[in-house]
Amino acid sequence: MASVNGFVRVKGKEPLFSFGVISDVQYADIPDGRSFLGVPRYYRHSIQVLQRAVKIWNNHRKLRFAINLGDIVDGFCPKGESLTAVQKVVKEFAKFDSPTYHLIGNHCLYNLPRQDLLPLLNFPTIDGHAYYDFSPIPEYRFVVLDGYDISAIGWPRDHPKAAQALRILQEKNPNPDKNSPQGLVGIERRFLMFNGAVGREQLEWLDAILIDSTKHEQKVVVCSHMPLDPGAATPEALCWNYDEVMEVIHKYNCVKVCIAGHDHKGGYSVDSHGIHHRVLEAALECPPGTDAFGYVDVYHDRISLIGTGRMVNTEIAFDSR
Ligand SMILES: Nc1ccn([C@@H]2O[C@H](COP(=O)(O)O)[C@@H](O)[C@H]2O)c(=O)n1
Ligand SMILES: O=P(O)(O)OC[C@H](O)CO
Repeated sequence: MASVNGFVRVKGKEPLFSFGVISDVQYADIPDGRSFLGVPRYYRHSIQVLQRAVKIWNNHRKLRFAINLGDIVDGFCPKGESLTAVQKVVKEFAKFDSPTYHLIGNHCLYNLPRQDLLPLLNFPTIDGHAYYDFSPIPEYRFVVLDGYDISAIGWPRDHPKAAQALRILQEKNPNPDKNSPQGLVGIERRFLMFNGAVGREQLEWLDAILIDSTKHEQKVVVCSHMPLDPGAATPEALCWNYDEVMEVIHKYNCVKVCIAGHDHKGGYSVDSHGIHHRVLEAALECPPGTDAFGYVDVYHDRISLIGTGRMVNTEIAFDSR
C-alpha cells in the first residue's frame, strides 16, 4: 500500500492517467481586498499559489495535462493592465511541462473581450466559441462548456448573444443593479450579470458529443466555470440554465462527474441521477502561504482528487459502465 496525502492507493492499481486542477486565480497587481460578502481576497498572492501548483505538478511527473476552471485575472485589475496580467498568468501556466486546458470565467471577460482572450489561452475553437472536448485516452472524454455563451459580458454590446442575455436579466432580475440578487428567492438568485447561460447551439453540440461518447462507451467528465447543481453551490453561483444543461446530461449514462469553479468556498454533491458535482476551492482566497490546487487520479470506476491546502480531497466512485 502507498499513501498519498492520507489516501491509500492499492498497490498495483495505478491510475489510468492523472491531471492537475486549479480554479479562480483572479490575479491582479493590487492590494488585498474582500468579496461583496466580506471574504478576504489576496490578489497578488494568488499567482504564487499557481506557481506552487505548477512546481508540484511538474514534480509529480505523470500529469498528462491540467485544467484551469476559469477566472485567471480579477475584474479589479486596473484598466490598461489587463493584457499584461493575463500574459503574466499564462506565462506561469506555460512553465507546466504538459498542456493546460483553460475555461473562461466572468473575470476573464471583464478584462478582455473574447476575441483577444481565446487565442491567448490557446482555445482550440473558432468563431468566439469557448466550448470544446478532448479525449486523453479512448475510455475517457472531457467536455469543456462555455457558460458565458449567452452573457452580458465578453461579447460586443451589439452582439445578439449580449442582447439575449440582457433580455433574460431584464425578465428574471428586477433590480437596477443586475449583479444584485436582492428580493430573488432560492435558485432564482442565479440570475445575475456575473453569470450566463449555455446557448441552444452549444446544447445541441453537447447532446451530439454525449451520443458519440455513449456509442464509444466513453466516460465523460464535464467542466464548467459555473456550477451545474444547486446541491454543490450557492444559488448565486449557478449557471442560468444549469437545469437545461443537466437535462441533456441526464439523458445519457456516460457523464460521471461535473467539475466547476466560481463558487470560491468549494462544494460537492451527488445529484438525483448519481452524477457527482465537485466545485473547486479558489486560489484567490488562500491567505499568504496557503494553497488551493490539486491533481486527479483517474481509474476505470472512480476518480480521486488529491488536494493541496484548502482544496479538499474527494474520492468519487461511480458505475464504470
Ligand atoms: N450577494 C451578492 C453578491 C454579489 N453582489 C454584487 O456582485 C458584485 C460582485 O460580487 P463579488 O462577490 O465578486 O465582490 C458585487 O460588487 C455586488 O455588486 C451582490 O449584490 N450581492
Ligand atoms: O468570482 P466572482 O468574484 O464573480 O464571485 C462569484 C461568486 O462567488 C458566486 O457566488
